[in-house]
Amino acid sequence: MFKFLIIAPYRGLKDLLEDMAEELPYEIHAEVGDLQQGLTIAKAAEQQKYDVIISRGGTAKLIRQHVRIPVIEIAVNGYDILRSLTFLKEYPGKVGIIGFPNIVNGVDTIAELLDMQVMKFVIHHEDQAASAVQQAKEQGVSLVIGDVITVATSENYGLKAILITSGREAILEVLERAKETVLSRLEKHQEMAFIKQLLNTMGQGVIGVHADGSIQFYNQTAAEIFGVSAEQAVRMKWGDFLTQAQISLEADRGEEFVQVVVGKAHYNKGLLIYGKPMADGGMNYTIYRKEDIRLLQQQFRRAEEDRFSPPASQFQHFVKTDFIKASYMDRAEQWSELADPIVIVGESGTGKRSLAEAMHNRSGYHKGPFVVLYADLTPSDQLGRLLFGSDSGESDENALVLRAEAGTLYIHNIEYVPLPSQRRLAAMLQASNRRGEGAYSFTPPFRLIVSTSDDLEEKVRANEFDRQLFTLLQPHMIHMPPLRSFIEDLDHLVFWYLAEMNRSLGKQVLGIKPDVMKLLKSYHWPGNMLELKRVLKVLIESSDGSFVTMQQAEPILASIFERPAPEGALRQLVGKDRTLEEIERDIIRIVLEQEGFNQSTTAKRLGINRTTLWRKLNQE
Ligand SMILES: Nc1ncnc2c1ncn2[C@@H]1O[C@H](COP(=O)(O)OP(=O)(O)OP(=O)(O)O)[C@@H](O)[C@H]1O
Repeated sequence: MFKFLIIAPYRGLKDLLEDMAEELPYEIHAEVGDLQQGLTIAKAAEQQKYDVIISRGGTAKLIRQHVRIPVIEIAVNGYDILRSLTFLKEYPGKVGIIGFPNIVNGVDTIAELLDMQVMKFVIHHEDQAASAVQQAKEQGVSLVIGDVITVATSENYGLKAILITSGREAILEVLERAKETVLSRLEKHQEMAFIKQLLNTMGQGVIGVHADGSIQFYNQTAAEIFGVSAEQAVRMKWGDFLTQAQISLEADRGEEFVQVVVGKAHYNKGLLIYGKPMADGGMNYTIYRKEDIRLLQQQFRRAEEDRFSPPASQFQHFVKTDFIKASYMDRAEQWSELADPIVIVGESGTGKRSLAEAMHNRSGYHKGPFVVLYADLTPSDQLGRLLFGSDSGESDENALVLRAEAGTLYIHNIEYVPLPSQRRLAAMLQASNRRGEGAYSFTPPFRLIVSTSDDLEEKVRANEFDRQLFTLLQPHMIHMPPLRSFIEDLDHLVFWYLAEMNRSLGKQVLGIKPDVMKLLKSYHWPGNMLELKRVLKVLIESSDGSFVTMQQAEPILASIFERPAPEGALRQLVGKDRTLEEIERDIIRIVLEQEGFNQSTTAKRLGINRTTLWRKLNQE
């Protein structure tokens, strides 16, 4: 049976409750106590396992602030006001009601029904009671009705006052609410007990720290690891717990971080604590043992990879002119869902990687990772190990063919992969081909998409590319044409890029003047779409008006199109407000464009290695 304590701010309420208690299915105990007095009673009752405390007005509010048991407030309702006003109907003087909005606002209707005049004085805080009483007095009110606090204040100021008492209806209503509160708390407790059970079955230690810094959850595994029982740990301050369990944490990485336990007692256990901030300001710590750590590291690395190279491209992001659709886009869309390997052939910057990403996102492998290997940027003696792992014969989780499992492995410029690795790749693909029955049961562990700017057939003939791998790739070959071969589509492409860049760069460029367009069309675009994108970006960024004019475009295009630069070009490049990084980026871009977007020769000319160049390009 539920056990309720009622702290009545006035005597009559206690009497009424005791009257009613016998018919009610609860264990009810009532005491009289207003404000501080009520609080003292409530505090003493904390030890007596009451489910709920019920009180009224300011006393209820005060108790709620200081006691852990839930406090339910008796609301003054329409019946209570009706009773009080009916009682005052024949009163000859001016009547005023003073109180919180919930009491005062319902008065109008009832007063109108009773054909009575009642002046209203709303207060929002108890401190306002005194000035409200004074105001009422000044306006000729000779009798006040209100709550305990207003009645007491009115009497202090020499005004007659009548308390709006709570009737049976208000009591029944508050008891109902108290019952619901207990039931919902019970439900929450059961839920919590279930979660605790669940946590106790976990192999990792789990410690939940509340926003106030005290431990709220603590599972069995944590107890085993640290030798501190749940009874001791729960409610302990996190800092105190760390001291007691001899843990010192380091490597705090801010928002989401890994912390390593280096405490003496645990030094050899190889423990690792992973902390994750919770939305409510608390922290959730997971404690991993040595054997779990490898798994965790793998997860972190995966997450990191995904963060750095999310396959963002989707088919709907591409501009599709009739030419683009017919020459490769339709086919690429169709082949997306196949498991077969794909080879994308095209010059630098035509969009090979973006297309591979879009195909991955449209494929059955889209939930898996999109692992990228830039074969041309990786030293060739390391490529085999990177792809298949160390030669020790043991399975190496760092091998890209394993990391790409259930996802896509994209190898950029496959012709840079040495022949033995090409053979191994071909053998792997063939093995998955044979695994099933019949020609249509090709189920490789990952989807392979490769790109090349070379003529692979030619390379096979010259014994520079593995024939087997070529045979596997050849049926699904996509040729991405160079931009100069469909230059008549430039207006269309520019239109879409302008729209996209206006949005991302916060510009309002409506178009490019015809003479500038003509110049753009006369260029041979060795860096293809990527180069077009970069050039447009520079033009749009430097534009202040609605159109890109020749006057503004000339110096920019001159440097790109290898025309003699006008005098101010260097000054513009160095610019007054430009940072060294920005200047460096532009120089790299210019040299890259001059070198036909060939990264090797660009790196050589700039005196940096290809990896550094690649990094700098990707910082853009
Ligand atoms: N039809 C198209 N519509 C819009 N953008 C396109 C289209 N084709 C290509 N692009 C864009 O051009 C850029 C090409 O870059 P991407 O890195 O994909 O080319 P790539 O061929 O892999 O280059 P590289 O071989 O030099 O690494 C991407 O930003 C891509 O979104």
